[in-house]
Amino acid sequence: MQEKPTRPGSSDSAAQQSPADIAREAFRRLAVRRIAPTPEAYRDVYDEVAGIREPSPAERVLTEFAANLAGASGDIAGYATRMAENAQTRDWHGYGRHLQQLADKHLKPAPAAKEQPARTNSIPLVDDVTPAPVQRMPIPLVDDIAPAEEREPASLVDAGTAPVIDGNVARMLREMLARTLNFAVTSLLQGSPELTKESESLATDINMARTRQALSEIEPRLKQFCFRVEMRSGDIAEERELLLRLFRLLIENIGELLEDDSWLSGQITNVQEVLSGPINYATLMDATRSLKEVIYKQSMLKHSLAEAKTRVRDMMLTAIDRLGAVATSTGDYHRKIEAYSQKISAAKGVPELNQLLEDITRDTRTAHIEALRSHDDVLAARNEVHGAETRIQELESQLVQMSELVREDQLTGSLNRRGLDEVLEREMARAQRRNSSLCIAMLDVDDFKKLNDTYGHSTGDEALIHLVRVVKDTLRSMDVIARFGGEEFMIVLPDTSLEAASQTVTRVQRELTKRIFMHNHERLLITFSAGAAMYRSGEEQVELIKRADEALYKAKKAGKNRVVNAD
Ligand SMILES: Nc1nc2c(ncn2[C@@H]2O[C@H](COP(=O)(O)OP(=O)(O)OP(=O)(O)O)[C@@H](O)[C@H]2O)c(=O)[nH]1
Repeated sequence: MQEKPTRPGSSDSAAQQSPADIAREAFRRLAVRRIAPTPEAYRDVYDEVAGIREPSPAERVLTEFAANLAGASGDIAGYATRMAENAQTRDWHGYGRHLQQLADKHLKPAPAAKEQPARTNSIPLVDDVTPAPVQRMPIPLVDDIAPAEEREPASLVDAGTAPVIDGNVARMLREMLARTLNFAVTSLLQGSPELTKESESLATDINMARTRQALSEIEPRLKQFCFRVEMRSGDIAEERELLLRLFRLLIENIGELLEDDSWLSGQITNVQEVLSGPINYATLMDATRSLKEVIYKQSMLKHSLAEAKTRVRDMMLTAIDRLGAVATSTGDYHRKIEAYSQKISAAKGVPELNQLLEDITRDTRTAHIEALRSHDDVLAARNEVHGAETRIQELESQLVQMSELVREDQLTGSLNRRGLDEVLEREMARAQRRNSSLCIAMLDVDDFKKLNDTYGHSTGDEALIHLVRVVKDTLRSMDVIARFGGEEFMIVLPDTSLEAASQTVTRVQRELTKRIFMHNHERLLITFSAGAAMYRSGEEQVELIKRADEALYKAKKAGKNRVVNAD
C-alpha cells in the first residue's frame, strides 16, 4: 500500500476538513506506514494531518541538542548545523546518520595500532559529508569455541590483526547482552507486548550471531529498539508523575473538607506523608495496611453511631407525639368546661346541677390522669435522649481515637515510626525543659532471618509480638516501645540514666530467657542485641538515633545478645 501524496498537512487544507475526516486520514496514514496505533502515534499523525506542528518531547530534545552543539568548535559545529537542518525538516533518518558519524568520529577509541590497517566488515557508516573516512575498530567476533561451520568465512575475518576483544570475551558479552534483553529488559516491558516480543527476538538473534555481518544487521534494530524503549519510559514516568499529582490534589482537597470529621484527618495525614516521601513498595504497603485496619474499625463504629442517632430521632418523634396528645386532650377538656359553664347557666334545678358536677369531676380526673401520664412519658423520653447523647459522644471520641491508631504498628501493637517520632520529640523537649535525663535503646532481634527461614514468616511475626509483650510487661508505664522497622525496635526511657537504661534492657533480655517463646510445643529462645544512648541537651533526633544505632552495631559485632552503651 502506498501513501497518497494528497491531503498535505497544511493548515489551509486542514481547515476544510472536519475532525472526523482528519481522524480517518490519521488512521489511514498509520496503517500505510505500519505504525502501531498507540495514543502517541495517533496524536502525532493527527497533528500532522491537521497541520498542527506541535513538536513531540523527543523532537524538542533533539532540536535543542543540535542547537547547543552548534557552539562547539571544529567539525562538530558542522555536524550540529546539519543535525539542526534535519530536525527542522523532521528528517530524523538524516539526523540519526549525522549523530552516528559524530559519535564514530569523536567518541570511539582510536585504532589499536597504526601499522595494522583496520578493516571493517560492517556496513560503512561514513557518508559524503564526513570530512575524513572513519576507521572502525577491528573486533573479531568469531568465537574461538564456535563450531567451524558457524564461523564467518575466512575472507571476512581479520586474519592478521591482534584481537582487541578475543572470542571468549565476545561470546560473554553477547550472552550478557542477550540475557539482559531476555530477562531484565523484558520484565520491565510488561504491558507493551510489541516491545517485549522485539526484546526477546533481539536476544535470540544476538545469541545466534556468530559473525560481524550478523551483528551489523542487528545493530540498527537494537538502536531502534532502544529509542522506542526510551520513549516508552518517558511516557510512563510522565503518566506516573501526573497520577501522583492528581492523587495529591485529591487528598489535599479532601483534607480541606474535613474540618468537622476529625476522625478522618489521621488517615489523610498518613497518606499525605507517604506521598511526600520517596515512594516505594514497602511504604505503600505499610500505609495501605494501617489504613485498611483503621477503616474497618471505623466502619464498625460508624454503624453503631448511625444506630444511636436513629434511636434518638425515634425518641424525639415519640415525645412530640405525646406532647401532641396532651395538647389535644387538654384542648378537649377546655372545650368541655366551656360547654359545662353554659349548661350550668341554663340549669333548671339542683339534680341537673348535681349531674353536671359529676360529669365535670369525671372529665377533670380523666384530663388530670392523661396529663400526668404524658408528663411521665416526656420525662422518660428526655432521660433516654440524654443517655443516647452520651453514647453518641462516646462513640465519636472513640472514632477520634481510631484515627490515632495509625500511630500504632499493626502487627505488634507497639508504636510505629510516626508515633515514635512524636514521642521522641515530646520527651526530648521535656528533658530539655526540666533538665532531666532521657535514654533510648535500639533493639534488633538476633538471627531473625534464620528463625523466619526455619519456622516460617508467621512464626517470625509471632516472635515479634511475643518480644513486644515481654518488653511492655517489663518496662515502667512511662517507658515506650516502638517498632523502628522490620525486626528493629526502639525503647524510650524518660528520666533514666544511661546506666539504668542499660540495666533495664538487660532485665528485658533476662525476662526473655524466662518467658520463652513457644512454637508448636517447641521452646525457641529469642535474643536481641541493643545499643543504648543518652540524650544530650540540644541534640537532634537523628543524631541521638545514630549514636544508639552505632552502639547496637557494636553489640552485634561483639557477639550479639548484649547491650552496648554509646559513648
Ligand atoms: N516474620 C517477619 N520477618 C521480618 C519482618 N520484618 C523483617 N523481617 C525479616 O527479618 C530478617 C532480618 O534479617 P537480617 O537483617 O539479616 O538480620 P538477622 O538475621 O536478625 O541477623 P543479625 O541482625 O545479624 O542477628 C529478614 O529476613 C526480614 O525479612 C516482619 O515483620 N516479620
